[in-house]
Amino acid sequence: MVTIVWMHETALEPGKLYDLKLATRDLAGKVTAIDYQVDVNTLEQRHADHLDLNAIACCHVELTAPVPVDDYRTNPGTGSFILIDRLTNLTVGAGMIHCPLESELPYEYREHDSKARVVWNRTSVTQAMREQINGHAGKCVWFTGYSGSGKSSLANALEVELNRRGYHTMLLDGDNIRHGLCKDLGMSEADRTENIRRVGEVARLFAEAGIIVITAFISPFRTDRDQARALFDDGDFLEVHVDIPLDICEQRDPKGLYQKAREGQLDDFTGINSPYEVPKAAEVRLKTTEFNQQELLSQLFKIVM
Ligand SMILES: Nc1ncnc2c1ncn2[C@@H]1O[C@H](COP(=O)(O)OS(=O)(=O)O)[C@@H](OP(=O)(O)O)[C@H]1O
Ligand SMILES: Nc1ncnc2c1ncn2[C@@H]1O[C@H](COP(=O)(O)OP(=O)(O)O)[C@@H](O)[C@H]1O
Repeated sequence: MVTIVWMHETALEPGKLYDLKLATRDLAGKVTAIDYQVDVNTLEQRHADHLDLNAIACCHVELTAPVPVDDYRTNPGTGSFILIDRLTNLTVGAGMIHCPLESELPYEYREHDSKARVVWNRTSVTQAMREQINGHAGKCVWFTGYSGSGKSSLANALEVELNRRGYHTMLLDGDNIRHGLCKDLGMSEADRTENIRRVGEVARLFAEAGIIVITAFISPFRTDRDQARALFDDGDFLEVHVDIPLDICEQRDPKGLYQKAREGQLDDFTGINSPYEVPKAAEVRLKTTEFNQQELLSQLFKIVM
């Protein structure tokens, strides 16, 4: 895209060949299209099929040979040219070249390990703008613990409390997410890792929407939890370890799964025949056998809000 100032009484005609002088290079080229002419008094843009004396217009130019050019704003020497009439040898116009600067592109290149060739599309509405409308920051409260430890109950109670106080929330619960987004995954180590990777990504999207997202997954592996954490800014990921001895979970056994695992009918059951790696630096450690739910909630609130 170039801006052309026409400096001759004989109008510029799209398609007509002109000589072009660009820095030290002599070339030939033509205007292939006039996007719009600018009214110098009102700055209004209007259609034009030719350019009269003193007209200024945004045009597309095609050269007969390839030549490196720059944006006029960054390098005027190689970002501008003059147009010369081939018969009279008179200078008839001047042009300035516009290459979109990197910061003006609608996308940027980011490092990624996607299997597809992708760019990062910039969005005009930012997380900060969404948070401003919501009236609070987006973040993730990540519950982890054995099956039966009380993750779902506490996550639900926390969401009720936040919701009552007018916060925008979303609860992602292990059992539920495995009905849809992760229905293709089982309980092998690799599948659990993929489960937590997907949940971490979804949680981040909710946080970007300015929502307080609460997740309740066993998430037994430390590296998986750390990878989810790494998706968030410092302070926006709060790991909550629902800390309770395995034998109490087994006594509770609300779904009868521990019994099935003990009887050898369930493979890879956390705590029985699949490991649980205790968090080393969780933001919150809830000793659920020592406090009632109200006390646990107020401990949570102190850290989360
Ligand atoms: N083998 C095995 N081990 C553990 N849990 C099992 C298993 N099979 C099914 N379930 C049920 O699945 C729920 C755990 O799913 P999660 O997505 O939270 O697991 S993980 O984070 O991917 O490890 C878990 O829910 P919670 O009891 O709420 O934790 C169980 O209901
Ligand atoms: N603090 C608690 N004290 C006693 N029982 C609890 C407590 N929290 C949860 N429970 C009970 O333990 C069982 C498992 O709770 P749940 O929230 O489903 O755990 P998880 O999501 O970790 O599997 C349920 O029967 C629930 O009623």
